[in-house]
Amino acid sequence: MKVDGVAYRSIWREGDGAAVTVVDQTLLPHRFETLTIATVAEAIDAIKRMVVRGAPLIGVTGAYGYAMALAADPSDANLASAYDALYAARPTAVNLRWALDIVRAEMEPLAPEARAAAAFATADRLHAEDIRTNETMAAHGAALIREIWEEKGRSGPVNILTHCNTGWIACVDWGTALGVVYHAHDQGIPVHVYVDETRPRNQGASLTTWELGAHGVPHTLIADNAGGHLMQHGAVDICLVGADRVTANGDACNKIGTYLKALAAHDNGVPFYVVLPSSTIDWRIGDGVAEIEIEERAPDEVTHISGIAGDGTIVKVRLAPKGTKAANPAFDVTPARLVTGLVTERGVAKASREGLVALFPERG
Ligand SMILES: CSC[C@H]1O[C@H](OP(=O)(O)O)[C@H](O)[C@@H]1O
Repeated sequence: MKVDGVAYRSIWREGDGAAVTVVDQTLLPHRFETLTIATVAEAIDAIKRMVVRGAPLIGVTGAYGYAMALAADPSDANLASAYDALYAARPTAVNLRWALDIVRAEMEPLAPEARAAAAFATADRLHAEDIRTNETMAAHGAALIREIWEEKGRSGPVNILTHCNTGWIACVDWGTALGVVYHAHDQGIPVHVYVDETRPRNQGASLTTWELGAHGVPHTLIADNAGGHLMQHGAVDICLVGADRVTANGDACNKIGTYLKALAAHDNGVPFYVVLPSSTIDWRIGDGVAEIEIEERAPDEVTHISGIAGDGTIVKVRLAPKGTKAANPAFDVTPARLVTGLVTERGVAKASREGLVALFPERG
């Protein structure tokens, strides 16, 4: 996507170099800076600190980090230990395991001396696939937006509520739920987005508003707790969210607070769609609430908040009294019964095993 007229991806490799460059998302929206990742340790650190974040981007970053590890030591022992180290970076988004599994499977049969170049080639392929997948998914989702616009008699914008950040900086490009928004907007369908601030990391307030503003998409930032009220008063036509892991039964794990939005949507008859590439489907599990590990992040993400001071410096200030304990589960699980549909690169599926297998028969 474009930043001040310049086209960017969230991560890119300079030629056939052994390093990648990423947008440092911890500084947005106040500063747009990039960071070079040249080692597996730097890749792990970037994922842990959320320099890079978003399930698809975490997966691609993990793949490049794995290639860097094999460039340093292509042995079977390191093939195993680097996998474990990267896998442990963040536990919830299944795209990380998905990407690491692909790289490991393709590297295992190779002679160690062939693994580094091959692993970078695999990571490049996943990088390119993410862009194509998101573009295809966006078209499927935009058809839903068009249907609503037609149902409204093409009067006024389609009002979309979204949670967290699911745009081009959560992926390699385009995004998942925001990719749908961009596609509909670019087709000339009038859209307006209610952007959940998404406490405590504020991906909505800091990242989604920045993305939508850069692309010229009308939007309104709201407190997380305002979404239900807006739905009660008919201000929301559809909810579009992303996912970090969707189970084979259609349960959707996403940023903390998503479940509460789904409950409000269900109570008010607002369609609630999850937009996800198939790399985010965990076919091994069915019950998301029982089986998905929810990342517990640092308490100070809740007790403190970051922002830009009057002198332009980015500062972190305390919100709660010293000594206040805080819990910080980073994700929650929306049961399939609250999900209207799953938008994938192969089309829209009902949130059920049958619905997913209908689009992915190879998984039946
Ligand atoms: C397109 S997936 C984006 C997904 O990832 C976010 O989590 P995080 O910012 O912690 O990486 C959030 O759950 C989004 O829906």
